[in-house]
Amino acid sequence: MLTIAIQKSGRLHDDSIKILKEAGIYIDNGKDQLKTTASNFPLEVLYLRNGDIPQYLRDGVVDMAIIGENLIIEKGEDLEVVQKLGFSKCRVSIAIPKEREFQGLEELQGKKIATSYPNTVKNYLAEKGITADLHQISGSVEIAPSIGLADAIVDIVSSGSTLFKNNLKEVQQILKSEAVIAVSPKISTENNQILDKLLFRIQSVLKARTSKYVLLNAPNDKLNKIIEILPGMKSPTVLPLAKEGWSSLHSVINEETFWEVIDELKANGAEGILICPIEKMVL
Ligand SMILES: Nc1ncnc2c1ncn2[C@@H]1O[C@H](COP(=O)(O)OP(=O)(O)OP(=O)(O)O)[C@@H](O)[C@H]1O
Ligand SMILES: O=P(O)(O)OC[C@H]1O[C@H](OP(=O)(O)OP(=O)(O)O)[C@H](O)[C@@H]1O
Ligand SMILES: [Mg+2]
Repeated sequence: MLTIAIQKSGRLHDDSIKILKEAGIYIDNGKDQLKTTASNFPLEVLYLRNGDIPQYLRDGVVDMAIIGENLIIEKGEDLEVVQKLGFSKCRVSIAIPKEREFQGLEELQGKKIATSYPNTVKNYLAEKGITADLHQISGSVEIAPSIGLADAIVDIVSSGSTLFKNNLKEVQQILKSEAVIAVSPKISTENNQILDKLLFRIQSVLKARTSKYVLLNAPNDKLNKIIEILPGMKSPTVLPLAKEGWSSLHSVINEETFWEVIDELKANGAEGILICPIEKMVL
């Protein structure tokens, strides 16, 4: 049986359960239990602190984990990341009090920096030839400058509202992060095969999340142009309509180019365009 670590509670918890569920794997949500087994897949789930997961992976206590990429950079550079998951996107940045001017990183030389991610900060500053006085705290980092604990902070930023509320401004991004799947170096051959099955399902879910199914009607004399715009998985399906001289086209489009494609389709004679979600996409 494959063992996975999921965050017990916090930013990653709900979306981690959701992606497993969409991959057809049913598990308890870990509110009362720290350990559970999937009812329909050979998977054991341990609910753990995000910060403890790199060590559990290294020791082989768990075979794989859903974890923030930033934590792999902080504590698990030796661990293998096999899949990005597209949620819990954030960045790790340097911030200073809003009213202070900032010319460049040299200003941090010898200064006090509060952070939960000391290795990340140390490595980043060393690369830039700067030495600072790091003060490690495990939470509420943004409060440090206002209570005289530090001159600057390094922490996670997403919307920026925590910085704003604490009178801080982001001056330098160090890295970008999202949820990822990391794998233990000690995973067995048998469990690696189960992992491959799980990854295949998760990739189908991720692909479907960024794709839409499109149906539209078009006059036959415009079909060639519309087929050029709508490439599809292989090529679009074309079916005749009951109305003479018209066809229905079915295809798949990517969310990133979605609105441009729709505008182009309309400009080239497409009518009655329907867009539907796709549940899974197996390529
Ligand atoms: N505001 C945010 N927006 C998006 N992603 C975030 C945000 N804050 C944290 N994350 C991501 O989610 C991960 C977990 O963050 P969270 O604050 O829930 O737990 P934690 O305090 O790092 O860990 P622990 O589970 O050990 O208490 C982080 O490592 C980061 O990758
Ligand atoms: O830019 P924002 O959208 O404001 O998000 C950033 C905040 O989110 C995280 O904290 P979280 O809410 O997870 O609380 P925590 O300190 O308990 O982990 C992070 O540590 C920042 O404080
Ligand atoms: Mg947090």
